[in-house]
Amino acid sequence: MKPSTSSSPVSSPVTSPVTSPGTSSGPSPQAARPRARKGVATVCLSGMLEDKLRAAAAAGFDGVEIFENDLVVSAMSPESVGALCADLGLSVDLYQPFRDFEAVPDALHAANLRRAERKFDLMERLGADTVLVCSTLSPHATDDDGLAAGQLRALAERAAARGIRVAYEALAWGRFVNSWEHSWQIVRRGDHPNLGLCLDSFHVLSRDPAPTGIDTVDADKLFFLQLADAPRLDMDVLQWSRHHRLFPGQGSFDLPGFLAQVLAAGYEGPLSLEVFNDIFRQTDPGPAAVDGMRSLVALEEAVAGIEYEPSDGRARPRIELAAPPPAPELLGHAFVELTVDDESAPQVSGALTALGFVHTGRHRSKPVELWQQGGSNVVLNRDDRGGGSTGTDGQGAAGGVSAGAGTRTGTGRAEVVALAVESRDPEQSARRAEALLATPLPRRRGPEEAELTAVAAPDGTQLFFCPGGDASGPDWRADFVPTGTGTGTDHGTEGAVAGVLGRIDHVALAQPNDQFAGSMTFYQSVLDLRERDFAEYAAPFGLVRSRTVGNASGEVRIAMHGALLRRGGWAPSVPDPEHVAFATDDVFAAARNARGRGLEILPVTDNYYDDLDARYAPEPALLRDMRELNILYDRDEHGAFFHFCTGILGSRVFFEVVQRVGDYRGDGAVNAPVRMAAHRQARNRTD
Ligand SMILES: O=C(O)c1ccc(O)c(O)c1
Ligand SMILES: [Mg+2]
Repeated sequence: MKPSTSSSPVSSPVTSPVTSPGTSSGPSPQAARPRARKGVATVCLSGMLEDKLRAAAAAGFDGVEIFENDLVVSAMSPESVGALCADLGLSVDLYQPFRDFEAVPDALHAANLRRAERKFDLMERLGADTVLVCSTLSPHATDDDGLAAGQLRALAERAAARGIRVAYEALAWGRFVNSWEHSWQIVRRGDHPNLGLCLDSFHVLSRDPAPTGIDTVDADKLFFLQLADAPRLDMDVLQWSRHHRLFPGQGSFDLPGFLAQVLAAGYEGPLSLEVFNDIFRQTDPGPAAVDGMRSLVALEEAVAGIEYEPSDGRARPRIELAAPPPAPELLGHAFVELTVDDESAPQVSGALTALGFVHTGRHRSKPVELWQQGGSNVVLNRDDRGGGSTGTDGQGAAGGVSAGAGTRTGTGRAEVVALAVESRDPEQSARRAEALLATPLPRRRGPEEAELTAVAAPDGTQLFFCPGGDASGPDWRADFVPTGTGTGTDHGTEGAVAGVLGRIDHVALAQPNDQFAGSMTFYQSVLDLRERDFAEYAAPFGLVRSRTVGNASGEVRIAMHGALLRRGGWAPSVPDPEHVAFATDDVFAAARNARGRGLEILPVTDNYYDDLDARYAPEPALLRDMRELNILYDRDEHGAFFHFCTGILGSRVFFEVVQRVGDYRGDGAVNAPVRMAAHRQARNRTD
């Protein structure tokens, strides 16, 4: 696993410039609006209360929801929690939850009011002015809206005396009240200025993926907004909510549509993340809070992109949403950089040579080589610190990968340390990345070295932005002195080396399970990529999940994969391999050429080809060629996919050659178990 990089604190997330009202009279649609405040519930994060608060502040949140249990278990007094929040620049936006209050017999109601008064005392000490009351699950409650409304009104009356507001939230599994519409009816019926609604996207969207009418709620009754995404799962809704919530953009809920409605109603309060997730609860709260903040900025950007016509009945949001610089178009992968050592370098360069690559350039000042073929550029970096080829200090490459028992083939270090994409505007790509909380990488520029803009991804991978198309900017290839072996031109190593392989098709990065969602959010939001493929498959040593994200043209694709659980002790402790896939128009010629140059293509079992025959009945000659050359196959409704792999090179990389036929969307994930078993088998042979 690569070391994760800490992200820089962000004190003021980017918002679009507030333009002056201009010369026209009357209110301008561009009139200054307050910026949307961002919040996070302490329940989203791991650690003691103070760890959570510090992480929230460092990630740039404006406020927090204090979850009752986080306070109950804390040794800090409510006053000192409030003081710490103030020191950290956080407002205490909500105290939550207050449970099982409404629609109970009188005696219990009196006890509930007493319980509430003690919580109001606590909130005064804490400095919190809004309490969340979630719809009751009490066995003593009755199905009586009038009683519920009356008791909530009595609560609001007591709260008002303390300057406190009561935000009523319908839990999706509430005993009698489980829809936002029902909670809104009760709030209206309760009719008290200190009684309003808390809307939680999970409770609303888990029941109805496309709710309507939220924009008709009175703005002054929308007391609080909690945001969470989730995958669509067919399961008990309480379990779904308590274990599987995700940050916005990481699941399948339409959060932009939901938030747009809430804002159209005139909501001006905080946008607050409330995500119960088993993994986030257990990971370092610092990076987790940054992931949450990044997802919120991306959500605000998505909502800001929704057009509001004066005639469509929807009001523009009253608050100013984050507006990172738009993502410039990406034209493809510029290069991939692998770190190698003395042991792995000959394996990696041997495989590249067999695949038809040519070592065309040597870095001016570092032990770094450029290998090229037909638009694919691979940089091999032997710098111990790694990441040194392109002007950074190489934090991403620090720390070795330990290859465990059973990896007789290639124990030398080899892994992907950097990805470079071609952007129509590299400077803007970098500004966008920073607005989305990417850590800028310091540049270590030597004489005559291109100063590329780069940021660190949460998984430690360095992400470079290179000029593409007619964008001006430094040419990273100028850092390399031609070796004379390529068809280099005056511009050093710019000329393509002709061969059967074309451009880089995709790069696959291994992700530990606890980093998976965060990495997805990072690559998707920073590079403006969309999900192109999702798969879960049973590999020999456990379940593997893979997701591919790409741009609209398909020229940039990043595949992420990882085991769902830490490997069992008995399984080989090999790090998940990463790979670089090169595109070709003739996979059979590519395989024959590579074999002719001595490459041992990863052997595929006979059973696989028998199964292919059964499933697809390919032409016998085609099947024979695939079998002979160890070429794997997949297809979807848009096209077909042929591919083959090398063995594992060094500790954890391999190369793949792929041919897309038609508009095939995936990247052969269905064959991953076959490939993983084959890699394992190949290792056994050399044990
Ligand atoms: O799962 C719960 O109990 C719970 C508590 C408070 C909330 O705001 C919520 O959405 C769920
Ligand atoms: Mg909630």
